[in-house]
Amino acid sequence: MTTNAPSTETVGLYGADASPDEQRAALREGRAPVAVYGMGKIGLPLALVYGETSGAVTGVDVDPERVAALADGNNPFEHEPGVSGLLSELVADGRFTSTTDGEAAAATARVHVIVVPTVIDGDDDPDLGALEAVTETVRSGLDPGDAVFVESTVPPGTCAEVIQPILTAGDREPGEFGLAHTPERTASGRALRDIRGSYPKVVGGVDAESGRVAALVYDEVSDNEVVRTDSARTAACVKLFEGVYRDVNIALANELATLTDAFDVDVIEAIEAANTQPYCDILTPGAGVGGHCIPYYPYFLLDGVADPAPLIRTARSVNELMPGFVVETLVDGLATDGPVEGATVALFGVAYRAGVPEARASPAIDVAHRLDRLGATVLAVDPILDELPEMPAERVDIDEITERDVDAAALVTAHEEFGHVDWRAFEREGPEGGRRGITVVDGRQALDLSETAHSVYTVGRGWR
Ligand SMILES: NC(=O)c1ccc[n+]([C@@H]2O[C@H](COP(=O)([O-])OP(=O)(O)OC[C@H]3O[C@@H](n4cnc5c(N)ncnc54)[C@H](O)[C@@H]3O)[C@@H](O)[C@H]2O)c1
Ligand SMILES: CC(=O)N[C@@H]1[C@@H](OP(=O)(O)OP(=O)(O)OC[C@H]2O[C@@H](n3ccc(=O)[nH]c3=O)[C@H](O)[C@@H]2O)O[C@H](CO)[C@@H](O)[C@@H]1O
Repeated sequence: MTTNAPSTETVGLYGADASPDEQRAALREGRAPVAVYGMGKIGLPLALVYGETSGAVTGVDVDPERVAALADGNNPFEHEPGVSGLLSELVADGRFTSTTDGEAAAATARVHVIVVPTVIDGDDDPDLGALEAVTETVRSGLDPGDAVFVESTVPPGTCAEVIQPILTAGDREPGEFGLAHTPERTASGRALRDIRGSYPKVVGGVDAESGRVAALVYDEVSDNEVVRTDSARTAACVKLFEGVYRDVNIALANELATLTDAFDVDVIEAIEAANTQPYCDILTPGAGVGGHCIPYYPYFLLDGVADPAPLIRTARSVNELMPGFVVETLVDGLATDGPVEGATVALFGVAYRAGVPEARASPAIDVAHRLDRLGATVLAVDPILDELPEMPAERVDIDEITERDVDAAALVTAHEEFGHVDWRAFEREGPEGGRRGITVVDGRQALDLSETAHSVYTVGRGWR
């Protein structure tokens, strides 16, 4: 394994004698080379934005196929506007390279940006395995003056209590290098725009100098202001508070939606009207909350917290109940036609959010398992996922689903392609030659089936 010592002309920013302007110049001129670890949905766009600024970025990933694709200038995330063009440009200019040799990248980089997956395990505990592994890689090439930025979403205290001990298990001591939490406020589908500066960038160091270096770097990299917190722990709480706020808010919307029949109103209409005054911002009810952000953040925030935190935990439970609400509603609707056992149900949308090819923690997975346990056959339709996650369903192409004999349907994720499905094709011959519809549960207020014979339940609006 080649480990090249940093070339003499590279500059460490942490504890540097150079003036801030000279440090900014060093970053811009590529004399503070950057390595970004984790070429995923966030890491790749982030590396490209660093490349726009510093002109010397190495993208590191453990997946050789990902690295090879990037080396050829092939963008794995077609759904991300602007990434393909910027990747091609930076690869052609030699300003972005990619490698699986993280140790070699760490040896030459002076700024190390970590953005690998942080998820929860089967016990809802944070799984920081990838983060710890990549930190070992960074340590192998960590030099005095280097800066390490943790972009991955992490539980509070992770930088000081998990990352720093790994980084100082070798030749380095605390105070020789910078370590800061610089959480990413980016949504898939608009990553470049968000990273460049849709929102203020929050940074917090394990010490003041780390915070200073992180603020200087991100002031150069992003167009928006930098919000510097007093510690890495505070920066982690900022990120997690944002996510938990969203989870609790969605849970309120979902609970209101489950009371649609009790209130006997169109809850969506009422929410939209309530939101017309500035002190109300109720989000949108749906079939559930997926992805590896919002469903995970409550568990990150409460990791190691013995206090009951009933609101945060209850909100999580409410959101986790929504797939069951969708299935119960579908079963009620089917009852007039026959038992759900033996029925064939079309499940539209497996990705966790419309237009994003990611299925982690998608509500659709829970919907499929519940239907399968009730004896139904599930046909899953998703036009943007390369492959389905592990779930009890037969995948059917969007162009073929209307040829199948379907007893009911549930829309869980509102991909725009579903608006072009010929929903009338699911109708059947009724008595006296009329048309008989099927039960449809619309979990995202995405469908207008008023011109069909279907019996439709829209989450938040009720039966139509
Ligand atoms: N996706 C989002 O909308 C979003 C938004 C904000 C923050 N985040 C956070 O960003 C982090 C990454 O999320 P993502 O969506 O980019 O993940 P992703 O799954 O799309 O990509 C992660 C990449 O890291 C690579 N990887 C795993 N272990 C590695 C290692 N040891 N060394 C180098 N590379 C390694 C994987 O091969 C993969 O290519 C997570 O902590 C997530 O919480 C994600
Ligand atoms: C930087 C970062 O971490 N960014 C995150 C990213 O989050 P994300 O990519 O996970 O997307 P979300 O929009 O949060 O969706 C999550 C799930 O919640 C469902 N949902 C959503 C809204 C609603 O009103 N009702 C719902 O039911 C939806 O279907 C999906 O399953 O972007 C959000 C801003 O877009 C940020 O706030 C959020 O921090």
